[in-house]
Order: sequence, then structure tokens, then C-alpha cells
Amino acid sequence: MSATKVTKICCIGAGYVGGPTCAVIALKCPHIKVTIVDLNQARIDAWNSPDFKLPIYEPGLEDVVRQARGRNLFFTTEVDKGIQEADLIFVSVNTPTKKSGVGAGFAADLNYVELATRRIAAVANSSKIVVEKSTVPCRTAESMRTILEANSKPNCRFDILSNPEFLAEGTAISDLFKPDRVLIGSLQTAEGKAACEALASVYANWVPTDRILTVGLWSSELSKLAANAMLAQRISSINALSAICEATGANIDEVAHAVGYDSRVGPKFLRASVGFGGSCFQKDILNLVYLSESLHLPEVAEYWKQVVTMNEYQKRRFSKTVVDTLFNTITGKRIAVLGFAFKADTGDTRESPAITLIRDFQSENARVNIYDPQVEHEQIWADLAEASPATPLANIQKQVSICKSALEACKDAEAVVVATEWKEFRDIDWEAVYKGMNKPAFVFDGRLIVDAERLRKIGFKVTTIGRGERV
Ligand SMILES: NC(=O)C1=CN([C@@H]2O[C@H](COP(=O)(O)OP(=O)(O)OC[C@H]3O[C@@H](n4cnc5c(N)ncnc54)[C@H](O)[C@@H]3O)[C@@H](O)[C@H]2O)C=CC1
Ligand SMILES: O=C(O)[C@H]1O[C@H](OP(=O)(O)OP(=O)(O)OC[C@H]2O[C@@H](n3ccc(=O)[nH]c3=O)[C@H](O)[C@@H]2O)[C@H](O)[C@@H](O)[C@@H]1O
Repeated sequence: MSATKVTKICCIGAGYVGGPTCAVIALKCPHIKVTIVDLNQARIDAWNSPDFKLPIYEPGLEDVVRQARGRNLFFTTEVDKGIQEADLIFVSVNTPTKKSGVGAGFAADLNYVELATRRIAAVANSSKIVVEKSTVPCRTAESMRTILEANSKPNCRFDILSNPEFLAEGTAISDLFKPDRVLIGSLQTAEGKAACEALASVYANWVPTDRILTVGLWSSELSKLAANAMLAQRISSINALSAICEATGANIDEVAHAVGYDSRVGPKFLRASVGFGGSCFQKDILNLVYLSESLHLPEVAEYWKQVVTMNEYQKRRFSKTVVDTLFNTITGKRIAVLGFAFKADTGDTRESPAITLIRDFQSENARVNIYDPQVEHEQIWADLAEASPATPLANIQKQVSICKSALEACKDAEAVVVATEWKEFRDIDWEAVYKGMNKPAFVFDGRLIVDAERLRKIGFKVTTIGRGERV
């Protein structure tokens, strides 16, 4: 069976994954027309904005969109037209954790995937390759196939592929330009393999073929959950060790360096922190926990759940350290929180540890000044309101201020908390910060980025995650 030649791609979902991924495909494959569709008009308008004020902040993205938009890259809310025109469709919609019903708090909410799939079945009038780009539980492709086959028109056949995305926010464009691997899962039938070959030939325009891995559908789906679970597990492991370091006087940087020097362990992703955030690690692990429980594997479920439990503990432990160090009370004290995004180089705040810390400080009746170089103010208010649903926003705004610079945030504060590893926080004028703060002036580094020794010389009392020595 010969592979379809892909000439028109539609991507359903213009979010953090669909937008950058398909913009890069358009850039690297000028012979393919790429149309990214979304129901969210505001998001599409932002992708189309004349001054390139894109809906997401991602280094290098604007340049890619500038080169391809209007040439072979299009953003539109005309979902049906996009589906009808395409020979290959990426489904890149959100798959959040379910908030209610069976599996609430653990299972993935597949409603958006199902609605997108049903839309494809309803409007497609020719055969399509349908690609799961969203992160989904193992065997979701089977449900998609059942829906497509039950609702399709005669002469329309659908081949389903799994092609999970491994990009990380903040480095999405370089990850997409030079991926460690592209994973494509297909049924091991002649048709499945031909569809797999068609998608592989799209990536082969810029990805070396030895980095394009082809596997079975279920392995591909599970590999995505496994990759995120194992990455998050490394962070929880190093964070668990950071607690031991603080209690013993060991230094987590030195421990991570020594352990990571073993080539079997490797040095990456061993940076202790105030906890991992982001839209996916927690959601995907909980999804794996749910899957394990559904498969009657309670010990496996418990094992993975512990990664999330440790992450919650790390955040709680950090806020408690702040309170304990500030003489057991922060009531009425001003805390400057530097960073609100879940990591540097993104404006994304989903599951950001900063949200939990600020909520904890609010509940201790502290006053909080926030500064982040990228996150929109409305997003901060929306996140804080969601984190404290019982508190009216007006009350939150009496306690919390959003500042225009790190220096402004630290003015008259008793403590500075570094919650995101933005590069600019390394280069702050700490002498000026010190002068403006109430004394004693405390710094709590939740990201291992400040030079504690230098700050101590200025006069700060410094607490660094994973380091035994304080003040
Ligand atoms: N954010 C990330 O860095 C990564 C995310 N993923 C996975 O990719 C998937 C998408 O994630 P994000 O892009 O972050 O989500 P997102 O929430 O930024 O974007 C999803 C988009 O899909 C749109 N959408 C939902 N249903 C639709 C429908 N029926 N028709 C048209 N548009 C529809 C929404 O309006 C939204 O704009 C998730 O499954 C996630 O787990 C995978 C790797 C990295
Ligand atoms: O499926 C997804 O959504 C993506 O999830 C992560 O990417 P992302 O969440 O964007 O960012 P990471 O760099 O993985 O960071 C996640 C969180 O862990 C924290 N982290 C990371 C590394 C580390 O050593 N220590 C640490 O605390 C970060 O600060 C951040 O809060 C994975 O790295 C991607 O491969 C995956 O595609």
C-alpha cells in the first residue's frame, strides 16, 4: 500500500502545542498548506494580529509565524472548511483533568477530543489521516476510530495515528527544530503503516530519519504519559533529597552534580525547585494513576501518585519555611514574589507553584507584591481568584499588588521569594533592593538562582532550597 502524499494539513486547536508545532511544519514544508483552526475567536485573532502580538509567548515563535503566515500557514475559526480541505488532521485540543463525574481529579477529560473527532466525522467528505497530537490515555485512538467509523460517509476512510508532542514551553521552537525524537504510533496493518509513512515523510523534511521512531499505537500513547511521568519523577526525587539536604547541611547542587555525573543517571532535569508546575506533568501522572487503577494495578497507581504527593509537599514545605523563618508570623508583612509563570521564558501560568505559594501567604494574612516579566495581569487575577474561590476578587486585590519591576515589588517588603527562574532575577540590583526593604531583609530562593554568598555580604538573610546553611 503506497503512502498518501500529504499536501494539506489541518490542525484542530491553536494552543501551546497546535500553534508552534504546525507553524514549524509550515515553515519547514513550504509545499504543504497548513491551516490551524480553533473555536476561540480571540485566540485566532491574536494569531492573525497585524503586529504579531501572538496569543502565546515563546522565544523564536514570532519569527517562524512572520515567515510562514499568509504563505502556507493560516489561522481561522472555519473549522469545517479546514477539515474538509485537509488530507491529514492533527487533533491538538486540550485534555485537562476531569473536574467532576467518574474519575474526577484523575482521569483526562476527553470531551474536547471527542467533539473534535465527531466534527471530523460529520463534515469530512474524503478520506483523512487523523493524528492524535493531544496527550491522551492509552487506547484513545480506538475510541476515535469507533466514532469516526460509525459516523462517516461512504468512501471516507480514516486512519488514526498517535503522534504525541514532546516540546517543552520556553524552548518549543528549538525543540521542534531539533527534536530528540518524533514518535509515530500506528496500527500494524498495511493501511496503518502507509499512514505512518505519510506523516513520517512530513517530518523527514527537517528531522533526520533515525530520529523518527515508529511504533504500535498503544505504545505511542503510553510512551507520552511515561515520558512525562519519568521526567516529573526525577524532579520529585531531587526535591525529596532537597529536604534531606536542608536537614543535614548537605548541598542539593553538589548532590545533583555528583549523582548526575553517572552516565546512567545523566545531569539533566535534576534541578531542585519549589515544585514542578505546568499544564501537563501533574495531569499526565494523575491520568497514569487513573489508568493503573482502572487496570486493577493499585500498587502501580500508588507508586506514580507519590510523585504528585511529593510535589505538593515541596510547595507546602517552602511556604512553611517562609513563615517559620519570619518569626512564625507573616500577618501584615509584605512578601515580594518574583515570578508567576510556571517556568522561565513562558507566559503560561497553568499549575504554577507561585499560585500555591501566594495562596498560602494570603491565608496567613500577608501582603503580597507580584512581579513577572511576561504574565498578563488579568491572568494573575484570574489564577488567584480560581485558587481562592471563596474570596471575592476585590478582597484579594486589597492584599495583593502586581508590580512593574522586581525593584518595585521588593520596596518595603520584609521578604523576597524567587518563584520562577527568569534570567533577569539573577541580575537584579540587589544593593538597591536591600536599601528599599524592611530589615532584617530575607530572601527565599526557590529556584537556586541567586548568589547567596553575595547577598549575605550585602546584609540579606538568605534561605535556599536544598541547602542546609541559612541566614
Ligand atoms: N502545553 C504543552 O507544552 C504541551 C501540551 N501537550 C498536550 O497537547 C494538548 C494541547 O495542549 P495545549 O496546546 O497546551 O492546550 P491549549 O488549551 O493551549 O489549546 C487547546 C486549544 O484547542 C481548542 N479547542 C478545543 N476543542 C476544540 C474543538 N472542538 N475545535 C476547535 N478547537 C478546539 C481550544 O479552544 C484551545 O485553544 C494537551 O493534550 C496537552 O496535554 C503536549 C506536549 C506539550
Ligand atoms: O507534555 C508536556 O506538556 C511537556 O511537559 C514538559 O514540558 P514543560 O511542562 O513545558 O516544561 P519543563 O521544562 O518540563 O518544566 C516543567 C516544570 O518542572 C520544573 N523543573 C524542571 C526541571 C528541573 O530540573 N526542575 C524543575 O523544577 C520547571 O520549573 C517547571 O515548573 C516536558 O518537559 C515536555 O517534554 C512535555 O512535552
